[in-house]
Order: sequence, then C-alpha cells, then structure tokens
Amino acid sequence: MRKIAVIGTGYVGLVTGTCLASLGHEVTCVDIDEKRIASLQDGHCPLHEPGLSPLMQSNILDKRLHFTTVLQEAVQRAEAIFIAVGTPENEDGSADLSYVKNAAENLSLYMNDGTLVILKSTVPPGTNQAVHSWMQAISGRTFHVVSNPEFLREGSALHDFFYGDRIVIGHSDAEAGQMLVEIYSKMKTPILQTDPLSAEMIKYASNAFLATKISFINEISSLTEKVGADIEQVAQGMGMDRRIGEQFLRAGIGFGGSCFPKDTKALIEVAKEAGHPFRLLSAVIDVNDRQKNLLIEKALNRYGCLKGKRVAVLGLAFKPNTDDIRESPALSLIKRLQELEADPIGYDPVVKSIPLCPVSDSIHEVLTGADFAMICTDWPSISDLPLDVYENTMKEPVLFDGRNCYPQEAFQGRNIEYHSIGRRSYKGLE
Ligand SMILES: NC(=O)c1ccc[n+]([C@@H]2O[C@H](COP(=O)([O-])OP(=O)(O)OC[C@H]3O[C@@H](n4cnc5c(N)ncnc54)[C@H](O)[C@@H]3O)[C@@H](O)[C@H]2O)c1
Ligand SMILES: O=c1ccn([C@@H]2O[C@H](COP(=O)(O)OP(=O)(O)O[C@H]3O[C@H](CO)[C@@H](O)[C@H](O)[C@H]3O)[C@@H](O)[C@H]2O)c(=O)[nH]1
Repeated sequence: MRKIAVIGTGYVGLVTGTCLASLGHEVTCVDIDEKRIASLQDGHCPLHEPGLSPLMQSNILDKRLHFTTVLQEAVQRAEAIFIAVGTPENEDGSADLSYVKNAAENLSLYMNDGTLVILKSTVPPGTNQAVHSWMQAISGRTFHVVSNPEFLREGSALHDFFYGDRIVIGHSDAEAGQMLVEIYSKMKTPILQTDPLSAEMIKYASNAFLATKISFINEISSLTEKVGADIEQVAQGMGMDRRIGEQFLRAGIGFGGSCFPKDTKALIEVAKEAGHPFRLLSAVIDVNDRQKNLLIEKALNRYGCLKGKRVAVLGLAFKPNTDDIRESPALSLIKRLQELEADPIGYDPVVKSIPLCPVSDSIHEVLTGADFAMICTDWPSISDLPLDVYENTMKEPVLFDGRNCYPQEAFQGRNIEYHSIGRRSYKGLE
C-alpha cells in the first residue's frame, strides 16, 4: 500500500484516484477548483461515468480516498504523485502545458526527497524532461519523473482502467519504474517499460491511429454511398480480418471528445516542429471536419433551405454513457443549423443544458412538431427507439441518422424517410 496524491480531479484524475484506492492505496486527490472539491468531499461524483459514483463512495467510506484543495497536505505525505491535469490545445493546435507546469512547480515546493512523480496527462515528447527541469529549478531535491499515459475511454473508464490492453511506463531509472510497477501489482494488465520519450509518443501515436481508422472508414462510407454499397456490410467484412480488427470502424458524423481532436492537432504541431509535416494526420482532421457537416449537407440536398425548420437533434454528448460535450459533433451541427436559420432543439438522456439551444430530456417532446430529426449520439434510448415513435409524433417523419442506428430493412413498409451514412436513402412509402 502506498500513500498517493493525484493532482487534478477531471476525468482522468478522478478515475485514477478512485481505482488506485480500490487497489488498496491511500489516495488524496487535489484540485484548485474549490466547488468541485467541496462537492467531492460530500460524496457527489461530478461525472456521468458508469460505476464511478458507487466505487468512489465506497472508497471514501473505507477512508482510502480523500479530497482536498490543500496541495501541501496531500504532497507532504505522498510517496507517489500523479499529475493528471488538463492539456488543452493552444490557438495554434499545440498542447498547452501551463497547467502541467503550474502543478509541477507547486508540488515541488512541498515534495519530500525520493518522491515519485508520475505524469499521466497526455503530453508532447520531451515534457517528462521539462517537468523534471521545472521542478528541480525550485526544489533542489532528488526525485524521478515517470511517464504513464492513460488510455481509458469515457463511458467505459473503469473497465478500461482495470482491464486495459497495456500499462505504459516510461522511465530513465529502473528503480523508479519498478515502484510504479508495484503500485499496479494487483492488476493483470501487461506492462510495457520504455523510455519517457517513447511513452509520450505511444500515447499520441495510439490516438492518432484510432482517429485515422475512423476517418478512413468515413471516407469509405462516402464511397459506398456513391457506388451503392452498404458501409455496415463493408465494415463487418473488413473487421473480420484480424489484421484490421472490427473496432473503430463505425462510420458516422466524425470523432469528437476531449482527446482525439486536440491530440491529433498536437501531434501535427510536434511533427511540424520536428521538421516532418504529418500529411496523413492533416488529412484525417480535414475528413473529420467534413464529416461533422455531413448531415447538414444531406438536409440541404433534401430541403434546399433550412430556414425556419424545427430540427430535433437527438444526442448531445460526444458519445454514449458520458455527459461530456467537449468537441461533440452535435454541437457543431447545432451551430451550423443556427447559421442556416433553422430552429434546433436538443434531446439527451443526461446532458441537461447547453448554451446553444433548448434541451429536453423527453425524446417525445423534441420530436413532436419537428420537421426532421438528426441522430448525433447512439445512446440506447435513441438507437433502440421504436420507429412507431417517429411515425406517431412527427408531422412528416424524416430522419437523418449520423450513427447508423437502424438496419435499413427496418424501414420496409414504414412511412419514414431515412437518410444514414454510407448507405442508400429510403424514401418512405410513395
Ligand atoms: N478525458 C479522458 O477521457 C482522457 C483519457 C486519457 C487521457 N486524458 C488526458 O488526461 C489529462 C486530463 O484530462 P481530463 O479530461 O481529466 O482533464 P479536465 O480538464 O477534465 O480536468 C483537469 C482538472 O485538473 C484541475 N487542475 C488544473 N490545474 C491544477 C493544479 N495546478 N492543481 C490541481 N488541479 C488542477 C482542473 O481544475 C480540472 O478539474 C489530459 O492531458 C488528457 O488529454 C484524458
Ligand atoms: O468506430 C468509431 C469509434 C469512435 N468514434 C467516435 O470517436 C470519438 C471518440 O470515441 P472513444 O475513443 O470511444 O472515446 P474517448 O473517451 O474519446 O477515448 C479516446 O481518447 C482517450 C483520451 O486520450 C483515450 O484514452 C482512449 O484510448 C481513446 O479511445 C467519439 O466521438 C466516437 O463517437 C467513431 O466515430 N467511430
């Protein structure tokens, strides 16, 4: 059992802190956001993440998980400190390391000799070394910084933490690496030990590869639509080849979230600085930008003009099982609808409000009186919605499905017009 401090209680900090406590460690999570910490101290989980709230509460009850805004208190007693603060994008797309620098400098004021510092935030290659220098300039103590990027997905974060495909530990000191191996010793996940620069690159390269897979299948979906093939069949057939794999081959309205958009841009900046423009990744982003506008293009083709159209936007979170709307394709779609003077109204089972337009948690309410509906997120309450509901609530049922929730056969004999991604449109009963 180790005494651990986790700096930052965003998605990664909170999941990491909670899971490390479940592994038997004594964890104190620190944040500069006083409201957030007060609410966490009261046992309220600020994230909609399946299973997180009960696990967090049971660790609090067992006194293995604590929350504070007082950095000194947490850091002075810690044997290992995880930095899990945000690394948002700068205006030029590069990673903003100011939160990491600030956290590192502050903790070096109170840290003991020999404390292990673990960099969990997603950072460009060279940051491990920079963190060490920033801290040493202040503390003058002996310590090691180990890189330990996180690979969890929102919506399945606990599963991904406990049963991930690998734990990556980048270190330049075997003893420091071994201490982190021991922190994870109760887990059966394979561990890759490497140098810090390679660990930092593994994280960016993994996200860039997955984003590339999504843009690739989205490009293929534009082709299947043109030649009259079915993207769902094509993706299934491709995915059966184990060298390709079936995951991340779901065509849709593009990737969003707090990671792929910013991390692909950050890697492009890393490549630019290294003198090797990453042309492939630039194309991945271009394809994604176009894909986010695809449902709008389809609606414009169908109606000519969207002015005054009441649009039911189904799903606001960037993916199901989370309330995170960061870089959600639904939000770009709503903005574009408003530019075109349409009148969007949003439905989401957990996102209660957004600054852009009214939101309801009743799907029936948003469909009633809508001219057409657009599916942005495949929450079960949307993808399992009986087609009768569209027929019975909408004036003239027209559905633009950005996540291919329904098999096309489901529309045979139905009076619904159905447009999806990479498949032929169904015009409804003539
Ligand atoms: N969200 C994910 O699913 C995910 C998955 C893997 C990796 N990552 C990476 O992990 C990092 C964190 O992501 P996130 O989504 O949890 O971020 P976030 O922005 O949701 O949360 C960061 C938290 O850190 C706090 N913070 C900032 N500076 C601080 C300081 N000096 N001291 C204490 N607290 C401070 C903020 O108040 C905030 O609560 C990023 O680098 C991200 O790219 C995120
Ligand atoms: O076949 C697919 C798979 C995903 N997506 C979209 O891609 C985005 C990201 O989805 P996902 O990867 O499931 O969620 P994230 O929580 O953003 O997780 C990614 O980003 C995290 C932060 O770096 C990493 O830790 C994870 O490994 C990585 O999967 C979402 O908008 C999805 O709708 C698709 O369009 N098609």
